[in-house]
Amino acid sequence: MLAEKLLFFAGAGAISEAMLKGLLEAGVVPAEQITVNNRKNRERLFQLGQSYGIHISQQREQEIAAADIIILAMKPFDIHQALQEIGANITPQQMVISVVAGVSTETIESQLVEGVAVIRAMPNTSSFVQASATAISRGKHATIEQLEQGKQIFAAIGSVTEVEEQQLDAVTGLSGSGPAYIYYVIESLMQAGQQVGLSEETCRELLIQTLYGSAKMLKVTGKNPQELRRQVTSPNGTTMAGLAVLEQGDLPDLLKKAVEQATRRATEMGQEISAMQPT
Ligand SMILES: NC(=O)C1=CN([C@@H]2O[C@H](COP(=O)(O)OP(=O)(O)OC[C@H]3O[C@@H](n4cnc5c(N)ncnc54)[C@H](OP(=O)(O)O)[C@@H]3O)[C@@H](O)[C@H]2O)C=CC1
Ligand SMILES: O=C(O)[C@@H]1CCC=N1
Repeated sequence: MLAEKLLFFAGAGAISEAMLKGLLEAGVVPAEQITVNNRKNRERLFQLGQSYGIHISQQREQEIAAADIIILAMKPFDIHQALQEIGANITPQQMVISVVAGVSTETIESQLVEGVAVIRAMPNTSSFVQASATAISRGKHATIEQLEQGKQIFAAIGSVTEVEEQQLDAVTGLSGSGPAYIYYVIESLMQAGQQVGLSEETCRELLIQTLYGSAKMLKVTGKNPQELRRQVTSPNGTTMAGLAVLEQGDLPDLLKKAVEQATRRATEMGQEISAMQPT
């Protein structure tokens, strides 16, 4: 039962906050069962403690010993140091969930006591509002039951898709980084709306609802995006005029390159980090 588990977040940044806020709002884990730790920024820990009523780390070794699930949420290049600090304190009775981009379960397992279960997941920052798209896979020591526990955590803060671990870099490039691509488009449309005479506030309100409505249409109707696009596009109308301009550039190619490049970067970081592994 997730409600009885003690969670220890190693990392107190954007994704940890998004996850713990989502989990608390979902009511699946009480605040007193969550401890958050970071490297040195105590002010950040106090801020999280004040905002969410969670424990902020005081005595890391004891807190890790007491935890059922340790969530690794530091930057990829900080993971070796973190595992050197805490890896030896984690036992096979506990379980590790890593959301660190690019870093394989094999790399993580090799710095832990033999037999510790590692689940690797790639959520996104929409965890904050329980709307993450998370993909998940399990390392060699993790059982189906442990994977299910991992899924329960992410299901409380959005959707969960099980994938082969080798697909997680592609997931990172698509939906892990994905919110940033969407925000970039919205930023550009906000500027465009102001250019044609609307106020910033009106643009924001209209665009949020347009984005929300489009996502809801995709989800509720189950139709493919091409079909929904066709429904908006009247012959010789406004949408056709707008889309004709978009087609002068090659948006599909740009997006393809962006996702490929982000995926490649995840793989590259994973390889570099694996090669840096302390012996
Ligand atoms: N942001 C996102 O959209 C997503 C991020 N991720 C992954 O999550 C991870 C964290 O990303 P994000 O939250 O954005 O990063 P942030 O930079 O916001 O936070 C990183 C956190 O890790 C802490 N940290 C560094 N070293 C250690 C250590 N040795 N022990 C404990 N904590 C440590 C930092 O502490 P301090 O500040 O004190 O240095 C900081 O709190 C990354 O690996 C990223 O790939 C996954 C999905 C989405
Ligand atoms: O930018 C990054 O590296 C992380 C991984 C996915 C989203 N943010």
